[in-house]
Amino acid sequence: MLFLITLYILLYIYNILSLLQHPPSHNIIIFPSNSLFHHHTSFHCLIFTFFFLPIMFWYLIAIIASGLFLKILLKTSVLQIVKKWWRFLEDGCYVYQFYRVPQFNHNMQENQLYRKVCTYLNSLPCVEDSDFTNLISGDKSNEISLVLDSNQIVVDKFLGARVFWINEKDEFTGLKSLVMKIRKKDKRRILQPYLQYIHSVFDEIEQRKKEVRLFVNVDNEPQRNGRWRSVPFAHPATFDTVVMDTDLKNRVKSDLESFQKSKQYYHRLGRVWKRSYLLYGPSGTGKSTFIAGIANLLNYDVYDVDLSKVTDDSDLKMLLLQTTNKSLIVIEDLDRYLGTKSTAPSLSGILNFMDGIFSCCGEERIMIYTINNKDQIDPTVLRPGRIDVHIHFPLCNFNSFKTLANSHLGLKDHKLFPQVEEIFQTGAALSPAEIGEIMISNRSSPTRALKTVISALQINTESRAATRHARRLSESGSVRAAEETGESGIFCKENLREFKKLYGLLRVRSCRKDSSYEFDTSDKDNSRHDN
Ligand SMILES: Nc1ncnc2c1ncn2[C@@H]1O[C@H](COP(=O)(O)OP(=O)(O)OP(=O)(O)O)[C@@H](O)[C@H]1O
Ligand SMILES: [Mg+2]
Repeated sequence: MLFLITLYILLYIYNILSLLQHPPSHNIIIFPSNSLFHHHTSFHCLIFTFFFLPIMFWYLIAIIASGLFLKILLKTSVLQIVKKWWRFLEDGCYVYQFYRVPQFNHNMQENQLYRKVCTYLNSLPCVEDSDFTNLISGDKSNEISLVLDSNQIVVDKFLGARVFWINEKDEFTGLKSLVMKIRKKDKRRILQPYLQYIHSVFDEIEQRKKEVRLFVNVDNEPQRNGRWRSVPFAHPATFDTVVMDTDLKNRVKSDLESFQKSKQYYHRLGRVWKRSYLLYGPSGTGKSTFIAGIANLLNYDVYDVDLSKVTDDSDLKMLLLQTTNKSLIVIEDLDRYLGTKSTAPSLSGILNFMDGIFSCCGEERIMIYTINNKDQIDPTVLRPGRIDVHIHFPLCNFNSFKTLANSHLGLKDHKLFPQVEEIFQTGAALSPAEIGEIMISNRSSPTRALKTVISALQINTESRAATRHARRLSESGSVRAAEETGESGIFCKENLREFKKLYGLLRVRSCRKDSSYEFDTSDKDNSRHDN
């Protein structure tokens, strides 16, 4: 309609202009597509004045009025009132079923379902839409939670059905209850899954709120109550801060997340709901840091089993039985215990522990073992089922170096990067811990940090060459000759000394008795040079 009116006006203006430019020798008006329209000017004027002008006028009035009306609807409570009327009308058309969830049962014990539903409802975004909501400070300092007030209604949606919750409070007794109202026709379809859904959301919320704790096993003393001692777990590592192959990291993350959701699956298979990870790689490659990242990702408590404090197999069994659900059970440096014959828990005790047969009463546990070298481990320990996922933590390559440079020094690129890449290609390898330490100590000067990394990598290459050389000598039986000349030994010691100098940084002065620390002078020289 608007388009037609606009078109008509444009044509009319065009006509007037044409008339002004070419005074009519005849009274035919040429329209843009002149073969279509041939009309008299006066006729057009009449139609325009008495037909289209009034229509346009009322049309404009209608637009303005509806705009104003919409504004009033949105800015005032009229829309809410209209919604309420509409709901009232709808309510009249359906038959509803009501369910009451009282805060206390008949023996005045707290009804756990009430607590769960309350937590669930308060987590819904639509709580904000209720007429009255309480603002309560949360557990964390800057957290504010919305809590539904008495006699408020919340409308939830589940599997296409609408579920109404009314927060009722008895005026005389002061007892609270939540009343669920659903259409009778939806009742059979949604009630059971909806209640289960509330349970799972509640569990998730509780898990997120929970303070993660680190448990360590203490010596087995009879007077002590329980074997675990705990402290709040405050490790800052997250999945994002651990430097490792992005694809691998994402795969581990999705593996962990799918494990969390697999309760039914494990039960169906008749398996203990646990998953075992083996983290293996040289020292300082981030295995322990990764465990902290997992704990922070899942909000699971960490049980760090110190096998040296375990007296025998039954003690190990007791320790496992005293762990809780939703926890990480960690044995660091497992290879160290398996390597020594004299460990208190026997190999079969450790294998049973790994199989999780003691944890028959617990669920949702993640077992993590760390070792430095997989080759020296008995293959039965690593068989599938005992260890589900093997994750390798390698020494730094150029890619992980770049990630470290970005996170530690804020460097995306640098003129020294090609040189670093070249050294990595020669086979030089340092652990992320070593490179990270150099970067942290030299963070005030990224160039100095990179130069130090390059020197450290060069020294590492030379040491490797020296070690290879020494090995060759020993294999050829001439090791004694080498020892006499001190060839390999001196070389390694020298390198080691230089390497230590590069770190830097903090060196114990042997001449001081109080073991105080001071900055290495070479570092000061460096910094002067760099600035
Ligand atoms: N991949 C990495 N990503 C981020 N930081 C790392 C990484 N590897 C090592 N680090 C840093 O190096 C230090 C030592 O790392 P971590 O203790 O996790 O190594 P590890 O593999 O457990 O060594 P070990 O085998 O000796 O126990 C930590 O401070 C950590 O921040
Ligand atoms: Mg470690």
